[in-house]
Amino acid sequence: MAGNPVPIPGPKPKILCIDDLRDEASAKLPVGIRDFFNSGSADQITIHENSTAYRKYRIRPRVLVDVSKADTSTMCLGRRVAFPLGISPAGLQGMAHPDGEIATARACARRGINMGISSFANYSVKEIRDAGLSIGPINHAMQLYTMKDRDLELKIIRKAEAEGCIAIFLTADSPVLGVRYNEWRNDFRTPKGLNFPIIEWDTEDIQNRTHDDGFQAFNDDGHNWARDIPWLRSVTKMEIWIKGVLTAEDTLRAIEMGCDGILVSNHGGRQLDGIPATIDALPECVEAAAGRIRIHVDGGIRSGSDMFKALALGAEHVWVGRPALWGLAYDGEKGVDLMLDTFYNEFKRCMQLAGCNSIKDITKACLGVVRSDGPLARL
Ligand SMILES: Cc1cc2nc3c(=O)[nH]c(=O)nc-3n(C[C@H](O)[C@H](O)[C@H](O)COP(=O)(O)O)c2cc1C
Ligand SMILES: O=C(O)C(=O)c1ccccc1
Repeated sequence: MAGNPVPIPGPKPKILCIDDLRDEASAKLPVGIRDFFNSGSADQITIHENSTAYRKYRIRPRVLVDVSKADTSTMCLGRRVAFPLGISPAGLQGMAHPDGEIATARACARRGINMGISSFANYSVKEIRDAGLSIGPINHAMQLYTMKDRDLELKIIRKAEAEGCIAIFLTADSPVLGVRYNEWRNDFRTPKGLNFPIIEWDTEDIQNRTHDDGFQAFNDDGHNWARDIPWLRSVTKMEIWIKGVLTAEDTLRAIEMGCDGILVSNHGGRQLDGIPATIDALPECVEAAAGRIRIHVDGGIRSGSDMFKALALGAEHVWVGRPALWGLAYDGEKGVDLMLDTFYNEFKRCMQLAGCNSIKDITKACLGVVRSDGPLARL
């Protein structure tokens, strides 16, 4: 169990943190699905660093600050959210729990935050939107791949607009899938009975395909900035965010192309292995942007203090992928509630203990970095 220096024998403790949730959820899942959700690509370097890279930072707390009215709220996708966390678009949530994205949407709305919808969701955009809105206000980003079939891509955009999605998250890091030993070892195939209404494939179309084959059948590895971004801009008024930016160069490109935001992401370490942890790539993107484009980050965020560190390094807002899948696998909608409450409580406590009363108080001055041979270095 995370947080315990030595294993404690006896009955299982309650789920106290996201690592506990991961362990309990993983124990419930068949091996092929568990590995599909939890693994990264190739040597697992990037997925490992995504979460461990946070450990080199230390928080510089200011004490004796009145934090009795600390406010965790901020803006995301055009509305005020309860705190700066959203659920990244991850496909196949029906494999974690039959309620899939419906349960995720309801839990997000209950907690007052937003959500990304994968093109590979197991429910339609309308079903996901309606489920969330039946609980409370929620805004969605529609995740898009660059598709071989432009008519289908446009159809997805129109569905997203019709349902009131605010933004497109264009996934830019996946011309092809990463080297995924787990999928090949387990011969991972989509389980029977799951539909893909957004890309209009049903189980018959997909069930005998490996993930790699299915992906290649519709995704266009000829995607590029010059072709795809002006086209997107010409067909929709939704915000355009580039998901998967990791460098200053591509941050500048996104600004040049008139994009609304970037999501600093390495796809949860599932694409190219050996690329940096997102928290290590974030500072060069923030510096290059110089305030000219909105910057969010995902990948390896597993606690409220990870969220705090990402904000201190210049992200406006963060997103998490796997924790929602673990919540779903553990206990459906209630599991996602538990996951979101854990992040919220940890984040609020972290702000208060660091002496921050609002999101704008979380700055570079709140962090230091541990070096092997000296005192804490200021950033
Ligand atoms: C099982 C799984 C499915 C995913 N599916 C998609 C997807 O359909 N589209 C996409 O852009 N990203 C997808 N992602 C990546 C997430 O959007 C996100 O970038 C990543 O999970 C963040 O890292 P984290 O899981 O460490 O929080 C997926 C991730 C996982 C684990
Ligand atoms: O596996 C993934 O990382 C991914 O992006 C994806 C794509 C299509 C369906 C499910 C997941």
